[in-house]
Amino acid sequence: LPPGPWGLPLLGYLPWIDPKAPHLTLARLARKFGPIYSLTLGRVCAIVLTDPRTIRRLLAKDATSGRAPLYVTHGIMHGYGLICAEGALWRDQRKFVHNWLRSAGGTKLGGRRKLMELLILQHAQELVQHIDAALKRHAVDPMEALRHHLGSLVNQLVFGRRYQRDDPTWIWLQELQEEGCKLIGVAGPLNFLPLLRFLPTYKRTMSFLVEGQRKSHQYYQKLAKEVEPLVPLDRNQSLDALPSLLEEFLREKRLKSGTEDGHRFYSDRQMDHLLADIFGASLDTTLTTLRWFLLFLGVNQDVQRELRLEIEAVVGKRAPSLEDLAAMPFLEACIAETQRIRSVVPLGVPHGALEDLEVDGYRIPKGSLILLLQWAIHMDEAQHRDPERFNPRRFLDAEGRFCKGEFFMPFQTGKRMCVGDELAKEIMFLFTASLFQSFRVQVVGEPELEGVCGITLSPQPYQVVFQSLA
Ligand code: HEM
Repeated sequence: LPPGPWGLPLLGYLPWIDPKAPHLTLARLARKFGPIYSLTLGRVCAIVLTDPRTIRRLLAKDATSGRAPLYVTHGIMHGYGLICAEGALWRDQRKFVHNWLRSAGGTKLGGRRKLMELLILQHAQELVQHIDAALKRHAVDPMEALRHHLGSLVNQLVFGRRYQRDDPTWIWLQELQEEGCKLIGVAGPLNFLPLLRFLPTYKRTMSFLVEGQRKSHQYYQKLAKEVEPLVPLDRNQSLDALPSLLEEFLREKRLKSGTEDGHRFYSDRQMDHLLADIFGASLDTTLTTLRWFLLFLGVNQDVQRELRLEIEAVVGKRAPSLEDLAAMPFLEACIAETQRIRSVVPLGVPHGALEDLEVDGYRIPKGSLILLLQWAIHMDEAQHRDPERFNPRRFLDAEGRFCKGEFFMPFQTGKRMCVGDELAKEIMFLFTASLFQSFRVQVVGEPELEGVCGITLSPQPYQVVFQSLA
């Protein structure tokens, strides 16, 4: 096994992992034991990797395409959906989601990209209008506005629905999502010591998650019943300009009904988990990235000025377009620097070894948890000088072109790499360009720049003042 720290019987190294900042504990161990080390968490053998070259080699293998044996995620997802699925179900559903994203314009190639651009822009412009009408010139936490408008976009994409700001169902879905993200931490002890579920705190956590899941699945079934009779069977037609994931799933289910694949991969249960996975994976990550973006740009006024100059020169007063991206390396660099300095998934999304493996002369036993420690990669001083300094210029080459280098992997790599990376880039580009084209963002006071670690690393609440540039 790779070298690593000793642990206690039954608990392993768990007692020494900082529950509020597990990424910092694990990064400290990487500095001591090197770019590949092992430790036991409960009964699970965890292999932690921080060298992108080794990670790329390892994640290219089929045998690392499993998911980690985590009690909370497995106990809730039961291997359904996409994020926790494995084997034939994972392969089918990954292809299905990829095809849906292509037909909805959420990939680089594909004829509907322009329609997706329009949809994202519509939501970004609504956010701008809302800030302009209700929030500007006051000190406000941008969280609620960002969550509502990004959430509306994600609702449209996943369910084909829009909700008013004060719709009780929408408020409930947001609360569920936010609380769930806080509770499902990768390094939480319950993941490794399932017996903890009998203690009151963990019992409450599990019943909140299980109950929330039951009610939200009930709600998805109700939506599906309404939509199902309307779904056209022709794959070239859709209920709206772009097909929602719900519509696409129901169409596929009908087209495959009576077949072995239909039975195995297009059940009601699979639909519920898949909808929840894509809703959560899209909203929490992009929302958190945008919150960090506003915070760091608000703190670094010199960077914000430079960004404004680029937006004025390339976009001017018209609406931004995805075609502008190639001419806006500074904005691309600001987004990348935000993703580097505060990895939204600092521990990465862990993989599981499906068989015994060997890497760099070390053994990785079947069933191990493989942790790709994004935090250590993105904050590696040898690769990113002065890593705590927000400096987008590190992503520009001598000619001012955007270049990201290999020590940057916010979407991970390999066979399970984020399937929504291109959609995420489209969203982040159009939302940030629209916001900073319209407002100067000033942070109030001296905000805390350390994050709070749940399933994602989010900023602590902060306030900004939006000043109109019109
Ligand atoms: C800033 C935004 C985002 C970030 C930083 C991000 C990051 C990640 C990471 C690190 C993984 C783990 C990959 C692995 O296991 O090797 C992942 C997986 C995934 N992401 Fe994203 N993601 C983002 C946005 C999105 C969006 C918009 C979608 C919508 C489709 C999405 C859907 C997924 C799915 C379904 C998976 C699981 C893929 C699989 O297990 O095969 N993500 N993402």
